[in-house]
Amino acid sequence: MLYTAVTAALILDNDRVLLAQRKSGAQQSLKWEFPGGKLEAGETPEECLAREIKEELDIDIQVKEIFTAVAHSYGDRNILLLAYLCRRTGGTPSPRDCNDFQWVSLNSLLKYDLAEADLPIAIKLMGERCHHA
Ligand SMILES: Nc1nc2c([nH]c(=O)n2[C@H]2C[C@H](O)[C@@H](COP(=O)(O)OP(=O)(O)OP(=O)(O)O)O2)c(=O)[nH]1
Ligand SMILES: [Mg+2]
Repeated sequence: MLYTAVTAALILDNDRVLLAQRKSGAQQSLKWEFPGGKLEAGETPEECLAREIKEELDIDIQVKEIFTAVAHSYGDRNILLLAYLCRRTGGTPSPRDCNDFQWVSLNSLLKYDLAEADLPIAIKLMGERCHHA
């Protein structure tokens, strides 16, 4: 089965990161994730992220570098999750196309019911933070 390319934004503000809660009824219903979405035809990951974050949370971001890539199988679906370090450049988040959002401190990340594919990303993010602290 092909792996679908999905982008995820790690929007950092000091020691906090912006998590979004997926809508009920959708895949991974009500799980928390790093917001983003599927790549569309002709779009770069950076363009995809800027579009998705505007659609889902109504904020503007600057996409910096790739942080990690995770290939994950949900059994019926395979995703290649591309996680980028990002910074909010404008706007105040509002849950436009997600159920909820929350700025979460890195040491509280694992208290959230994260989508399975996000666990390695969360763990790496927490590790890097310790390293630089
Ligand atoms: N954006 C995003 N998707 C994730 C994460 N973790 C994770 O398992 N996924 C899965 C959930 C979905 O099965 C898949 C695609 O994400 P999506 O539903 O956000 O795609 P999209 O925004 O383009 O929405 P749609 O047009 O398909 O409705 O990736 C994550 O951290 N961020
Ligand atoms: Mg999405």
